[in-house]
Amino acid sequence: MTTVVLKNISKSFFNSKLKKMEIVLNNISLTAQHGEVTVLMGQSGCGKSTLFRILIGEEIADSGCVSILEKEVFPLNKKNLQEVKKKFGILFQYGALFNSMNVGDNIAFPILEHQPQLHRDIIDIMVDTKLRQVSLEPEKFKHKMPATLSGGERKRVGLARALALDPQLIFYDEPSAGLDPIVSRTIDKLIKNLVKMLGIASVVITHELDSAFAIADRMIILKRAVPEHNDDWDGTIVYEEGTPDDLRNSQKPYTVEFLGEFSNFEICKNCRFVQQKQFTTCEKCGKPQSE
Ligand SMILES: Nc1ncnc2c1ncn2[C@@H]1O[C@H](COP(=O)(O)OP(=O)(O)OP(=O)(O)O)[C@@H](O)[C@H]1O
Repeated sequence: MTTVVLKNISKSFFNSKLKKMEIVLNNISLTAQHGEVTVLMGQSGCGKSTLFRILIGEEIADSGCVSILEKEVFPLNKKNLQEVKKKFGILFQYGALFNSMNVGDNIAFPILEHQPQLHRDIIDIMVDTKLRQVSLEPEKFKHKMPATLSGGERKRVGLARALALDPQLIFYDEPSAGLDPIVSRTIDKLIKNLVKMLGIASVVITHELDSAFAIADRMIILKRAVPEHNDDWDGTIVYEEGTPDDLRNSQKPYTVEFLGEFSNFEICKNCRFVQQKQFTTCEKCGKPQSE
């Protein structure tokens, strides 16, 4: 099932420095499938966040169509958007937790918003379940305040909140941002496990190549097109898409440039040590790569 369909999306903003409209997204079309992790990648400033905001219905495109979970939400259809919003979760870059509420109340918030009639005991059980899904012990974490959490714990709580309404789709904005490589690896594993366990679709925006290769079933490379002889920007296009292997083996010039050394190297599934492609045993941690 195709969970997200973007067709010919374009978006321009007024550039106050150049005093004119500037195309940011130029005719972007892409899809994301149920049960897969789709990763959108692109250099800084290419419009990833703009695209993310359009996907979650917080920014209005100038033209094109967006369908989510088989409902058209753009051109704006408020009824469909409201309905679809209950069926997708969002993990924002820094978790976007309410700092004045404890962890349990943060996770309970979307449940109460959509099902205010539910008894508090039921909500508590749901909160505990969501915390366990992100590998946090409810007894230890639900009374903590966000300010006392580590970066990785904040992300997990943000993810538990994104899971609160049993979504069919989760959007992730830079899930590894601000995390050290070890914590980032645990978040990557969690993203993969949730797709496997719950069969949901995930759309991830990132510029972290190692994370992208660790989690993606499909990758989409965005490219900012800049004409040679002036400062204008023609807007970002979808340059190439495919499986991680397709892109690793790609001969297209920008893909090779963007992925750089990753075209010839592979990451250990266990310790993320980067080494020559198709290695059988990791030269750092010694783990075989077959499973
Ligand atoms: N509301 C806005 N008004 C004017 N320009 C905007 C607006 N939002 C984004 N832009 C411009 O659009 C371009 C793309 O920005 P965006 O934040 O989407 O890129 P990005 O790929 O997410 O960047 P990064 O990886 O650095 O976060 C930038 O030049 C930015 O200045």
